[in-house]
Amino acid sequence: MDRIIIRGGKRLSGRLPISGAKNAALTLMPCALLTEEPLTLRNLPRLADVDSFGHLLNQLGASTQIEGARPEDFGRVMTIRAGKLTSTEAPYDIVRKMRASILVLGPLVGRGGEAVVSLPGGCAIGNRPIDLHLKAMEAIGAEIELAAGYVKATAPGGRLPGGDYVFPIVSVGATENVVMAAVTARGVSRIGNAAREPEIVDLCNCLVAMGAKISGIGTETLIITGVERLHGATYAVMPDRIEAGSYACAAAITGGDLELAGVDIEDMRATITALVQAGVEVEEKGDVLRVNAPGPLKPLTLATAPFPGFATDMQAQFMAMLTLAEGASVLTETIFENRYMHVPELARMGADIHVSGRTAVVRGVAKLNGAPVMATDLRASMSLILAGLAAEGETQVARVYHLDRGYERLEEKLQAVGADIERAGDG
Ligand SMILES: CC(=O)N[C@H]1[C@@H](OP(=O)(O)OP(=O)(O)OC[C@H]2O[C@@H](n3ccc(=O)[nH]c3=O)[C@H](O)[C@@H]2O)O[C@H](CO)[C@@H](O)[C@@H]1O
Ligand SMILES: C=C(OP(=O)(O)O)C(=O)O
Repeated sequence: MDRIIIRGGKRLSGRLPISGAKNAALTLMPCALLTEEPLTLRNLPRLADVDSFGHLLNQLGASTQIEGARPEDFGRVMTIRAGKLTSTEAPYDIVRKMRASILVLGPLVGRGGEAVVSLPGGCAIGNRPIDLHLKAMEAIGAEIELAAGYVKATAPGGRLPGGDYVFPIVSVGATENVVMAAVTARGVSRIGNAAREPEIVDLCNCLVAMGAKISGIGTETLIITGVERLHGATYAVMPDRIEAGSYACAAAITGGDLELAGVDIEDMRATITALVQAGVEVEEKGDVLRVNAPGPLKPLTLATAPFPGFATDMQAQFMAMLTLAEGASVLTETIFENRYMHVPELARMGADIHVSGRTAVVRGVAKLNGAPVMATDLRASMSLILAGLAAEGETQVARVYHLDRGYERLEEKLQAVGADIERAGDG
């Protein structure tokens, strides 16, 4: 299995291109199931999760065609054709590798009136149940059966009536699923306490481009008036605000100066605010974010929250950065119950972190030391990369497949701005 090897201590500087967003790609790809016409997605990141989602769509009978991809390009153009579907089942061996597979549930029911999807089970960052996906689907008229580790959702008479649902807590995936199911319902659906993440806005904008009628986009109440059918479209995946935030932390932790190119700055407000509070200079220049860290980092008090709050997907990267701040930071993880898997690994590199329940106290240390480390999820792995970039000596990060799920050509992008980083096979 591959490892990433980093010899730390290099100050990063230069321009780094930001890819299309993983979490937007994973909800835009299933939209293709809603129409017989082709859906072309531009700026699709080259990621293991995108490949896995393509594989899942193929399994359902859709074709996926990559157009004009030169090896040196970041991102790709993919046309998905779901003219005829041959299956309505997302099997366990794909769902267990990629939780976002659950996002075929809504569009399959919306398109053909039936979906069978394996239950995803827990994962490294917590329990992650899908009860809210199912409750929301029921509220707009789906019948739900659970058997043998699978959920079967059906629309009586082949088409959902539509209906109203107010989420008890904010869920990104459940909002995405119910929106995708509701766009072709017979009637109107009102979704309250909907997630407002930029990826949901991207999803709604793509669906509107396909002929859907959605109002309240970007607010906590989405009103969806079902239409008979959707048509094809060409749509560009939004920039990855989490990838950009991760590289902003790379600039900060190495005392570097990076220009992150091709970002949507408004989507990154909470991250930018936190960086500035940490003493990092941030300059906003159109779709370029310059992140410059000339001096020592200041400690922070941060709690994760649904958008527009501070993203849980940025918590591990900020924690790595704050291990080198001058003073004690307090981080509180409010979204997932077990998202501190990076703490023991950061501690092995010399970090001083104490976790009590959902809160972590990070006392800044003078330096980190390189070490062999591994993590059990994507952002935890990125926090170890960041620590490795700043550490004295060599860090080897194992289980690179986590990083390949969410960071397009990580080592190439970091090498280009001065990092001493490479990928090696385990032998
Ligand atoms: C592919 C994708 O876009 N993944 C993102 C998505 O995950 P995902 O969509 O899985 O996350 P949710 O927003 O649904 O989860 C939020 C909270 O709700 C809980 N919950 C969720 C659904 C449900 O049916 N029941 C329930 O209790 C979860 O366990 C969690 O505690 O949003 C998360 C929160 O911003 C991000 O960390 C993930 O990167
Ligand atoms: C938790 C994440 O992704 P997923 O929901 O796909 O596991 C993430 O992107 O940090």
